[in-house]
Amino acid sequence: MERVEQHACFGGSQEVWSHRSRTLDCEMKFAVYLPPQARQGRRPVLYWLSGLTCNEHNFIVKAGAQRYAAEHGVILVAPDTSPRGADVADDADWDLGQGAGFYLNATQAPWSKHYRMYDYAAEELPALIEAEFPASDRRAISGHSMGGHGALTIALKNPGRYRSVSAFSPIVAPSQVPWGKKAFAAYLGEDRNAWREWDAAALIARAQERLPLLIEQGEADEFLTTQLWPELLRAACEAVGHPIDLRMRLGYDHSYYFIASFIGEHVAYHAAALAD
Ligand SMILES: N[C@@H](CCC(=O)N[C@@H](CSC=O)C(=O)NCC(=O)O)C(=O)O
Repeated sequence: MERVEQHACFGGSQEVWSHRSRTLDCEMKFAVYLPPQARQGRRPVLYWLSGLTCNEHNFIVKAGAQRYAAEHGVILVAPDTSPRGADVADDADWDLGQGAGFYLNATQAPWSKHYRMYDYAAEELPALIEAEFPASDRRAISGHSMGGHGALTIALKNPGRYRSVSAFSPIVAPSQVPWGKKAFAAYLGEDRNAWREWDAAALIARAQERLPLLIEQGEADEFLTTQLWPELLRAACEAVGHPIDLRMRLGYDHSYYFIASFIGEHVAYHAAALAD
């Protein structure tokens, strides 16, 4: 494992690390923000999953989350969004292949060789973070758009592993929208039953833990009525009594300006859940 960046930030340290992922069978990068409190002992971790076209940098340079992480003593971890490299399958489109891993385990060639972002984000990365950094096993998870889908599905599939979950502008029902249909057909094949394993709205009914969902959604989001459909998640939650707080924000779009506007509230929400 090699540290490739280090920057002093709000009294703590913003770092980027590179390592060989055995899950993805490629070199991967992730960002980690260590708040000043991490010098004194282990701190809880908020995992952030970014969206389509992103890598480990988008969140750390655009969201402004470090200020709040330093305030609350929370470590931030933001991985890349897919396996990477010249020998890793890719596609000419920006919503498939590298930069578009969809936080699932692909079963179809050529993708199944490297595309196991679910196992990476839910298993390998937390184990590495807890072994190599002053991180406790108190975990929260959040993300944006494709990363919001990742955060919701990973939390729903792993009862007891996360103290809290939230999402900004998530793809809540990928089986039903163009981004998800395209990615799931490529990565998982045409069996729709397999798709439901990676679809938050479909997973809600059989969730084994009623972990509350905090969803932040801009009303002026350019993808709201084509790709996101948060009402589908609200309906699924209401059908089974799963707690959801869907916050519709007038005037906000899909960008990191939206995330930056409300990330402080989300870090505070997770910090409260992560407190001893
Ligand atoms: N083709 C455009 C749009 C891609 C885009 O909007 N990506 C979002 C995530 S969308 C869902 O997962 C994003 O986070 N972009 C990175 C950013 O820093 O804003 C494009 O290539 O930008």
